[in-house]
Amino acid sequence: MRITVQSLSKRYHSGVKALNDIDLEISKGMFGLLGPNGAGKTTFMQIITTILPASSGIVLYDQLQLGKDDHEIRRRIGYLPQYFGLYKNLSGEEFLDYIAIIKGLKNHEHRKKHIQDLLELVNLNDKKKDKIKTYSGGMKQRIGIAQALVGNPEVVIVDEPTAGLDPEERVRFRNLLSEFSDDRIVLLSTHIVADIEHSCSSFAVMDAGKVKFYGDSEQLIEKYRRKIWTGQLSEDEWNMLPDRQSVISRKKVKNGYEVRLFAENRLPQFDVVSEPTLEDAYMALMGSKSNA
Ligand SMILES: Nc1ncnc2c1ncn2[C@@H]1O[C@H](COP(=O)(O)OP(=O)(O)OP(=O)(O)O)[C@@H](O)[C@H]1O
Repeated sequence: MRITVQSLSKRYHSGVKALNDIDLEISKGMFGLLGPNGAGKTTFMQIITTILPASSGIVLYDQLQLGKDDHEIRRRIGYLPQYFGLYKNLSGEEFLDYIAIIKGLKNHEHRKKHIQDLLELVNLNDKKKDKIKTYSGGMKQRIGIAQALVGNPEVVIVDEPTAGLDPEERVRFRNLLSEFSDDRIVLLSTHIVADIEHSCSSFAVMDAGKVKFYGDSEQLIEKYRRKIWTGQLSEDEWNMLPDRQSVISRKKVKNGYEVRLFAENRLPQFDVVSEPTLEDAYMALMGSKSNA
């Protein structure tokens, strides 16, 4: 399975252009969509899951075309939306059974076995009889991903699933996602660089409705190698720094600040960072005015 997106644009009735000429190729494995709030990630996901109509452009799932083959496409997709209304008075098991019935899994025995497998996969077997309203945030996200996996879809689309999880839950949830990305597409949106760094083989960075970068971590880091600098500035020097946009981090130290920034050329008092992190490269990309 491969998802091909060509010149995809979306303008809302309000006039907001949420997507502006998006081109992407997404193939098997875990693919990340990274970008700040408002970048257009949710809009993109709602369009490719057939929920929202595009203004223009083409989306293909192999040969299936969005807008023409929506029924077939829906059968191949599992989706965990950003705001996920759970049936809080159902137990985890009852909820999955309900979703499976909606998805057309008619055979009772098969359905039971499938749900049992999913509960084990997301490690909720011992909580399956408990009501969802008693679940923690992490457990709710896990039952959310289990419902997206009902029917074993070829494509799983998850919108900001790690938002609101504590760091430990986030890592666990990420690992869970990558576990089942071996034989399908898992498309994950996030505004957290670490989510991408540790789990996605390739990703796109979106900003203001555009794709600013498309590739893998190494390629993004390479783009900014020898362009990330670190140095100490006094209070006055800090105040005179011309381009705050390019600052990645600033830490208060004894006589001023320790500053890490992006710049095309060496600045006095700064040393090059020999191994920039993905976070450095992402911040540089978002701070720089030029596109990829
Ligand atoms: N229904 C809508 N009507 C009008 N504008 C909208 C609508 N939904 C989203 N937008 C606007 O479209 C842009 C993209 O929003 P979108 O929710 O797709 O971004 P996002 O990257 O998913 O951000 P977030 O993580 O905050 O959801 C924003 O400017 C947003 O205000």
